[in-house]
Amino acid sequence: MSNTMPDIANEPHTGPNSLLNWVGMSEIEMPIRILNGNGDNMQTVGRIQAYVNLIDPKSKGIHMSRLYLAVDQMMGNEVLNPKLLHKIVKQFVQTHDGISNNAYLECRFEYLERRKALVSDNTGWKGYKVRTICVYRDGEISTELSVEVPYSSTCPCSAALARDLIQQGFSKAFGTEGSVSLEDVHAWLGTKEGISATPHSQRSLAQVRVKLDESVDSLPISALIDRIEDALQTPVQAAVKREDEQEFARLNGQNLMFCEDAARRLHEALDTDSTLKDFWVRVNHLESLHPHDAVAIVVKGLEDGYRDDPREFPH
Ligand SMILES: Nc1nc2c(ncn2[C@@H]2O[C@H](COP(=O)(O)OP(=O)(O)OP(=O)(O)O)[C@@H](O)[C@H]2O)c(=O)[nH]1
Repeated sequence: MSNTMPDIANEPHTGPNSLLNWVGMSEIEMPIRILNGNGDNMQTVGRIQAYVNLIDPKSKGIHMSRLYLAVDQMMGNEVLNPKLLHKIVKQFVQTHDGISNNAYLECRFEYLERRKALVSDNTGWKGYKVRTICVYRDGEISTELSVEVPYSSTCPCSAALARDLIQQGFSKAFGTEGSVSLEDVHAWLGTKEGISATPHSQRSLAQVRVKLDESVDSLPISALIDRIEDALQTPVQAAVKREDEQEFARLNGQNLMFCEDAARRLHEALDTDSTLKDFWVRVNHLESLHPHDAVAIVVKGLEDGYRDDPREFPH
């Protein structure tokens, strides 16, 4: 049947005939199978971009359906991991013999994971935005994993200013000379007048891109999230009882952070992971003091590695 149908892709191409860097499809909707941190098989909705280059000036175009079917058949049957991504980009090129020699595959999806509460025995779901990019270029494959991790940051400057006001309040309440009763001070500290000022905190977002070493055979999504959250200490919480909220307050007080501090913490934490060939970090503090955000960007610092591009990765 299909042999009788016209196929303009096979007709000689006339008109402007430049070579093209990437041709393909974006926003392909696809179920993705993924292993969570406990090794459980989960399914999530993926958004895919699939491209090959066009290196034959006489070719009318690429074969979109071959890219689509490769993604559907392979992702439909296997858990998403670096080997699967490699297989798919290689197939993109193999099915475009003579017209393409490079391939690009991007998958964006929500990674749902149960996370323990800080103190209580509860657990709650957190969804992290994840992206993988696998590029086959000049016969070489590179795989990138990106994740967005929300956290809380309390301003160290604001904390110092609040402490100053609390000290002023103390002087006003108890004077500056003589002795005071321990009991009175203890009671005063428990009043609104005692803690008369609070530092401002903000919902913050760490955006992290890492280049995976070729030897890595599963996507280290949970491990990367853990590393980021351990470094920052103040990830946002899903299930929260009062004891969890109090621990969160303590952690915020013990981890006062400018965006510079957060970026430096992440640089140190990622730099010690040998499975990460390279990394790029952008931290965004969605200020509650300002209508704008405080942002810091840092890369591992390899000569031929990630550049200090400040652009957020798209989601
Ligand atoms: N190349 C290309 N195809 C497009 C575009 N927009 C829609 N398509 C359609 O994608 C469909 C699939 O193209 P192919 O993969 O060549 O389909 P096919 O010829 O049936 O498949 P093969 O026999 O494997 O080549 C065609 O119907 C095209 O019209 C476009 O901008 N570029």
